[in-house]
Amino acid sequence: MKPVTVSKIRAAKGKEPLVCLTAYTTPIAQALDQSCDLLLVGDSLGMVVYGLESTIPVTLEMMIAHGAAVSRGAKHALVVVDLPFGSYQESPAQAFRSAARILAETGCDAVKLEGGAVMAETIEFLTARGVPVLAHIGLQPQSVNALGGYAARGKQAAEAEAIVADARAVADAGAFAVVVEGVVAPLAARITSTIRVPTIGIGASAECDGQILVTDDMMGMTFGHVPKFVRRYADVGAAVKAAAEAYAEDVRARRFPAEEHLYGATGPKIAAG
Ligand SMILES: Nc1nc(=O)c2c([nH]1)NC[C@@H]1CN(c3ccc(C(=O)N[C@@H](CCC(=O)O)C(=O)O)cc3)CN21
Ligand SMILES: CC(C)C(=O)C(=O)O
Ligand SMILES: [Mg+2]
Repeated sequence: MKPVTVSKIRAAKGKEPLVCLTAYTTPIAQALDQSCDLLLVGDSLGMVVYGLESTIPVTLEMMIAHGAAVSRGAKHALVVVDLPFGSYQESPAQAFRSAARILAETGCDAVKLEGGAVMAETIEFLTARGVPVLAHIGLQPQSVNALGGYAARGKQAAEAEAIVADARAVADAGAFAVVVEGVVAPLAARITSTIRVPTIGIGASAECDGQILVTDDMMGMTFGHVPKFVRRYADVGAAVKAAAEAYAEDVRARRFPAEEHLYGATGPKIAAG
């Protein structure tokens, strides 16, 4: 399969639904690559991989390390890396410096940033200078301190209007697609029919042009509260626990290692005792 490009994602609007998942490591990228159009190195890695309380403490260095790992594993899917909190909100120039480091040091295809109308100027600045941008509107996890939680957005009419205006602003600014998070179905439908670039939903109904989930959620590798919008396609967490238990029993019973795991005695003799 030919590699996915930003123009292919853009052109998918109104055709095939876009299949997107997060990836943080090379082996997971290799496993997901052929099934997906887009792999997102999400700043959710702070919570999913590092056990942080939110995505706020995630650094540019963390995103670059994981972005490079995913780029090495992806031969087909478009690789997009999240700009972390504090690396782009100050000014378009700051955003460009951070995005340029991400593109140069990871080999990824594009960056994602959170924000609607307030980020339009920044999105225009980046896209005009060769940085493809995936926008992210609706529920914005990097604003959890301002919002006080991860509740769905746009249930009130005024907030819904503001989110539609955000969608217009980021699309007009040149975003090649827009992640729409945590909005009610009628609003997702309205946004999707309003803008000419694809919407990629998470907790935003099947009205979007594509879907994304945190891979660890959908494969059952996150513990504790799992958001309502997640469907579990595997129970990897249970498989890992069972493997650890079986290994522990074998080691304690001296059943592992067995004969087939031993190196032959062809090397220099090591005296016993
Ligand atoms: N594992 C994981 N999955 C995600 O989808 C995800 C992350 N982490 N971290 C970054 C953001 C944060 N997101 C989140 C986090 C929590 C909820 C959540 O618990 N929602 C509740 C409703 C909350 C409320 O109404 O106040 C739910 O039960 O769905 C939703 C999205 C989405 N992203
Ligand atoms: C949930 C997706 C869209 C994201 O931004 C992330 O994984 O960080
Ligand atoms: Mg994110």
